Amino acid sequence: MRLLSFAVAALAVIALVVSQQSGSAGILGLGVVGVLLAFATFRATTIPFFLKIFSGIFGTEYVLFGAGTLMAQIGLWPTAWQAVAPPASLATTVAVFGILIYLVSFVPVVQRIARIASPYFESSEPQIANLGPFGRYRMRLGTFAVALVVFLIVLNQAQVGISLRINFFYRDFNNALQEKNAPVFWEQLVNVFCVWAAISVISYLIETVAQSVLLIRWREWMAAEYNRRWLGNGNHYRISLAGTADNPDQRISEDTRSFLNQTYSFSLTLITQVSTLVSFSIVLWSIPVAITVPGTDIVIPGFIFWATLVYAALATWVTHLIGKPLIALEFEQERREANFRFALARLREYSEQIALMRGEGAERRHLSETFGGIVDNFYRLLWRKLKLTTFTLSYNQANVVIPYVLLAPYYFGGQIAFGVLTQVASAFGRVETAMSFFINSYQSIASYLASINRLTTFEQAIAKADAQAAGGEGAAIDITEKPVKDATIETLALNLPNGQPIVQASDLALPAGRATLMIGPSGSGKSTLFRALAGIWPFGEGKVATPQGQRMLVLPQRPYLPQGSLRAALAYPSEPDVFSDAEIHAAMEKVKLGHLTGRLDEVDLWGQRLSGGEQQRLAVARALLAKPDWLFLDEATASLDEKLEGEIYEVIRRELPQASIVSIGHRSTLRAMHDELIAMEKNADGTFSPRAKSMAEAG
Ligand SMILES: Nc1ncnc2c1ncn2[C@@H]1O[C@H](COP(=O)(O)OP(=O)(O)OP(=O)(O)O)[C@@H](O)[C@H]1O
Repeated sequence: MRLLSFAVAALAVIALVVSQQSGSAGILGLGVVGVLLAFATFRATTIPFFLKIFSGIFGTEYVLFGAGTLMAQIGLWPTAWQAVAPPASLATTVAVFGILIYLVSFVPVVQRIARIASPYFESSEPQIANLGPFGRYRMRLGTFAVALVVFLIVLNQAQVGISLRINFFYRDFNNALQEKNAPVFWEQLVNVFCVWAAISVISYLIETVAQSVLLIRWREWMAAEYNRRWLGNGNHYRISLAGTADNPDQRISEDTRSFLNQTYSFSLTLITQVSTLVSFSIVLWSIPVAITVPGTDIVIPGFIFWATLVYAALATWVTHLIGKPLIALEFEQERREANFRFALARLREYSEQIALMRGEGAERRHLSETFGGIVDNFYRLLWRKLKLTTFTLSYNQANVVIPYVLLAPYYFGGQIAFGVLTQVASAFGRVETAMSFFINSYQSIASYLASINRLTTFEQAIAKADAQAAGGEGAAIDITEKPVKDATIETLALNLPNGQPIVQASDLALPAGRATLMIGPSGSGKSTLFRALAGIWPFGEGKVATPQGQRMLVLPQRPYLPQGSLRAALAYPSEPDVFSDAEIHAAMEKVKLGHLTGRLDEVDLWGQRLSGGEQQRLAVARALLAKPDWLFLDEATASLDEKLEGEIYEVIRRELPQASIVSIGHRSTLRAMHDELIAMEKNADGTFSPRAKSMAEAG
């Protein structure tokens, strides 16, 4: 960017010198705007990367177009190409864009957009870019993405040029009609219209492909990145405990999609619209009609341009006034939709429990209440949209006749030809479309802002969870690997998410190589203590020392079975193919699941097919395969009868003789299967403390 800013500055200085010699106001403007652009480009090193791309494009275009203009001015431009010499207004326009990009980088919402959008373009992952007939290239992902955006921006600008050319065709074509000039009519139709219309169609086709590729790749990257960060460090659990971001599924799927589509649409379409606005404004400005200030002789040039500007600015303001409440309403609507989807998904997951309890009535009521919320907000949205649409539709209708009304006196007075009248009507339409871009897209702006909000709060929630995991804010439970034999709780005070203390512990050793049973009243915090030892409970403080380099596995009461085959469920969280068939069969036989060995590769909803006891035995088979150094069982065999539970514990101790085992359980028969005992005892302040006991002491 620094280098580019020097090139811009150099060109601006040359333009200023040339303007002194030639006295051209256009070149002077080019120089002045260039100086400002050089400053903006120099400072642009500090703006987010996504905006830098635009800044870079406009800086480069200024240098290219500006150099062309100056060459034409000092007579260095080839005479054969005189017709296509870039006018000073072109470079000036792109310079204004470059300055605008720098200025909007200070707007908070633009900063938020750019912060979410930038990482994809900065990514340095290697990848293959398949350019079809042009070959396959290895390049950084970010480079490919930037190249695609640059290509699309330049293509969009070229399309504005094409439509400008077609606008001039209208003038000549209609004049030929009015003058009944058949040769010019046919010449214009065949040599001008057909050629430019074909170029226009092809450019739109190329744009569609390039744009779709950019968007799907960008979305793929963002979804993978959010998944990585959301799942990393157990953040998904921390976020759900802290309640800092509801419905993460909606944020990763829906919001990412709409954010990308709209960021693309707003940034590129905006540039196209502003380019259109500037180029066609020049057309409107050059129409030879002017008004005089009433009561004076002062002539205001560019009457039709000013009339269009005031008209559209007024309409934009009114739209903003009517449409503003839509932003909050759209946000609310998305939230309610996500809650409804979540309620349906939960119903599907707990279908058996609901059917057994005949809970369908309660579920129906809950669903209809949740949907009722959608409907309520929908009507509020509808009412607001109706008001907005009434205005935008009337406005769009009026646009068709406004240019004719404005120019009628000049046309009937013979000041302008019919061709000019139609050209103005078409240019007015283009300027209007560009100006009313904001008006017509107000509704999508509202939902866009809602998506930006949700993605920003999601990113903040992930960052907060990351900070907790990394020992930053709120991570007061320090679990460190040390050269110790036993896992030792030095001090530990656990709280509920609302801050209420539940467990106090100090100087408690979980002996290595032994089987320890933890008992205590329901709700005394045994599972919470396990969660804290596993490093996923963030509320509280303390110090825990764990033996170095040892692997820990926790088996909860309700095991999680992932979607897919039984083999995948057994290997989870490892890949399905890390264990041989023989190892898997042996583990299944040991936990008495031999009858399922023939169905290893069957894909099913295993979490709903297997009995509770079978699911618990499957989890034990998982532990036998994974061979952890520490095995924590949180009522992990509670669904088995006492005899089977005893047999399974025997298998665990026989197959994992080196493992240290810590179990939570209520049954007294479990004591015979353990060597040590820890009991949760109630303190005077209502909290519980784990204390080592002898089996006899515990009674
Ligand atoms: N995410 C949470 N939010 C709020 N309260 C929680 C949360 N998780 C646990 N609790 C509360 O913490 C207390 C301890 O729960 P925990 O599951 O640790 O008890 P437990 O001793 O394992 O009980 P049980 O023997 O019944 O399984 C309970 O009162 C429970 O309601």
